Amino acid sequence: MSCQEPSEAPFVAVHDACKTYPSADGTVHALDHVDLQVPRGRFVSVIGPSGCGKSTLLRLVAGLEEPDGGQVRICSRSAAEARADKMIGFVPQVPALLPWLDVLGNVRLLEKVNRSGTARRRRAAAPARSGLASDPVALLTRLGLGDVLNRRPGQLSGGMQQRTAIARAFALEPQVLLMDEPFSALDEFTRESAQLQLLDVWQELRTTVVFVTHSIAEAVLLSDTVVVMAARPGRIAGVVDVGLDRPRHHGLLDSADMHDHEHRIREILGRAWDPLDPARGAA
Ligand SMILES: Nc1ncnc2c1ncn2[C@@H]1O[C@H](COP(=O)(O)OP(=O)(O)OP(=O)(O)O)[C@@H](O)[C@H]1O
Repeated sequence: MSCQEPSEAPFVAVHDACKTYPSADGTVHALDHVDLQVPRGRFVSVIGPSGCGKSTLLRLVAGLEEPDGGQVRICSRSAAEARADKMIGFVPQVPALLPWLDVLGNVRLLEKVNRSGTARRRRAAAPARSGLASDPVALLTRLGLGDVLNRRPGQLSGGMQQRTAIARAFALEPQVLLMDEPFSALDEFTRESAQLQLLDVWQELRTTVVFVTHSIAEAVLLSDTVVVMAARPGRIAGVVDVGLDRPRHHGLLDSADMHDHEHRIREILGRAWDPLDPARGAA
C-alpha cells in the first residue's frame, strides 16, 4: 500500500493520544495527551526513563492497541488499517527468530509465507526503491552477517540475532519501521558496530523509523529528531532536532556537536524529573 502524502507531511501522526491502564493503586496514565509527528523517511528516536510510556506509544503506532483518547494515523490511515496493510514493521527488544531456520531462512520466511503482500508492497515502494531490501544476502552482508548465513539462531551471538531480526524487518519493506530498544541487551562494543551497520542500511533505504532507546548517545547518533518523554504521567517533555551531517560515523561520538545535543537532552530529562523545577509543570 503506498502513501501519496507530500514528503514533508507527517507520515506518522499521533494526536493528543491518551492511554490509561488499571493498576493495583488506581489508574496508570501511561500516555497523557501525547503528540508525535514523523515525516516520511525520517529517523526519530523516543527516549525517557523507565515507565514513561515509550513502549505504549510504539504499540499504539503499531496498531497493537487503541488509545483511550486522541488519534494515531499512518499516512492518513488508522494504525489498525496500516497494520492490516502490512505497512508497519516491528523489531522487538528480544529477536523472535525461528530456531530451526538458519539466518537466511529467517529473513526469507515471511516473504515466502506472504508472497502477494510482498509483491504489493514492492510495487508500492517501486519509485524510491533500492534493490538492497529485496536481496536478503546483500542486506545480511551489509549488516555484518555475510559469514553466518547458514547458521541457526542458537549458534549466533545476541548481536548477530538482533541484526538478523533487523534484516528481516527491512526485507519486508515496511513503510514504517518501529524498533523497541533493539540494542539494549548488547555490550557496548557490539552495540556500537550494530548502530553503524543499521545506519549504513537505513542511509540507503530511508525507511521511516521510530526507535525507542534508553541511551542518549545512541538516540543522537542515529536520529534526525529525538523526542524526550517524562513519566507519571507519560508525556512529551521536549523535542530535539539533531543537526549533525549524514552519513554519520563513530568519530562523532567525541565531537563537541554530539555533546551539545546530548547536553540538551539531559537538560530536558533533568527538568522533567526535578519536582522543584517550575519548568516541569510546563513540560
Ligand atoms: N498492559 C499493561 N497493563 C498495565 N499497566 C501497563 C501495561 N502496559 C504498560 N503499563 C504501565 O504503563 C506505564 C508505561 O509503560 P511502558 O512499558 O510504555 O513504559 P516504557 O517507557 O516503555 O518503560 P521501559 O523503558 O521500562 O520499557 C508503566 O507504568 C507500566 O507499568
